[in-house]
Amino acid sequence: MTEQGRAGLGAPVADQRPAGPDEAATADQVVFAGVHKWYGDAPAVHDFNLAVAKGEFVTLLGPSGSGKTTSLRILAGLESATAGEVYLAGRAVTDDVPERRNIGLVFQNYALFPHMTVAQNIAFPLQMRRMKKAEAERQIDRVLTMTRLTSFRDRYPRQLSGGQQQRVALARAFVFDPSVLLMDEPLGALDRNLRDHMRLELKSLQQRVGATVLYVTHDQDEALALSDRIGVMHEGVLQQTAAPDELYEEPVNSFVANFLGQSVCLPATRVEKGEHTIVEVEGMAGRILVDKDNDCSAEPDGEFMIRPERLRIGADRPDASERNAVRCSVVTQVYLGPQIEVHLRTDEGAEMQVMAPSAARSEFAAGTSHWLSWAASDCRFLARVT
Ligand SMILES: Nc1ncnc2c1ncn2[C@@H]1O[C@H](COP(=O)(O)OP(=O)(O)OP(=O)(O)O)[C@@H](O)[C@H]1O
Repeated sequence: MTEQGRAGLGAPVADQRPAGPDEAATADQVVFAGVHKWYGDAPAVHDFNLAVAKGEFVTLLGPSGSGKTTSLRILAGLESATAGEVYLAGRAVTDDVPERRNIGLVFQNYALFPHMTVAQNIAFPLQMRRMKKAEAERQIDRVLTMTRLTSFRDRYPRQLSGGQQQRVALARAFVFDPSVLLMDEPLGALDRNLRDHMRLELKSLQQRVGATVLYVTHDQDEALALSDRIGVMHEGVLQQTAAPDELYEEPVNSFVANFLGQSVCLPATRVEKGEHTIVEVEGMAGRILVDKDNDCSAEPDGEFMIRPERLRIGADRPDASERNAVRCSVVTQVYLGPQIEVHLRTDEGAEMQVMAPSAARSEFAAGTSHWLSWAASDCRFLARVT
């Protein structure tokens, strides 16, 4: 292991699971330990630490260029790490050629061989592994049944729909019983309806066979629907890895809060830290009480954050002392069927949106004044990462 790799083991940035191979070797199917990747003098992945347990579905979620694909390619052996180690089932594979890693790959463009039938496409990885013909036939039948493709076995890819082609790609990845499946935007080329449908199929398939999956997407709905845990990436750095609900409820910084779900994030300054943290928020009068202070730095500057569904609007100022309240007026409202989205501006100029039932839409005409309130326990003070 390189020195930088060793250094990374002691300091997993955001993954709460053990990242070192010694503790993780038996329990974890995949371990990234202090992985760095530089292209020339440009960093693509920085000190990446992640452990994926056997049978777990973990998604790397992040905007374009955040280092998701590079991390996957390093694990597959298609790219070499500048520093750090990767382990599969407790074995260091950093220097192994891709064929020795026993990894199944599924990409957005399926990469099926056009001149081969469905069955021949699926047989390909077994031929590469020189599997005996009778055993190969058994395995092909198994995955054809699993992906509901038995009646399509003699068709060519051009005779299949996009969803069917993607199922062939899945069958081909599952057929040699890989220790881990890596999927890079595998549903990206499908239209919305088919994508939603394939999502369910993929999840149920993964659960049935207990496959370990590392998945890449920039689609947060897809990540939420599929994953046991999600790792949010930004500029090559894994910001936080957690279960979907924890990531939504307990984001560690403003980037995670903004990337997953809607949030109101406003620049804020901490003026007191005690039982409650007290902050001054840009565009809000007075001092705001915050129960959850995630910014560990000594710096007073950070971000005030609250999810819009935790905000209440009403005609009167609430008198409970633990509730924050600011005066605001309606800028406009957007009708969305069962709900309306009310766009508000505080008297001091901060803009935000809240949802309200459509039945109440006459109360929120443009220009009308209201009190916006929320509990101290529902808002956070976060480190600013933009
Ligand atoms: N072969 C390469 N040579 C030089 N730079 C590269 C190479 N591959 C990737 N990069 C750079 O590394 C960074 C991370 O790229 P990567 O493809 O891992 O991001 P990503 O999060 O998967 O993005 P996307 O969602 O667009 O696929 C980007 O800045 C990209 O331009």
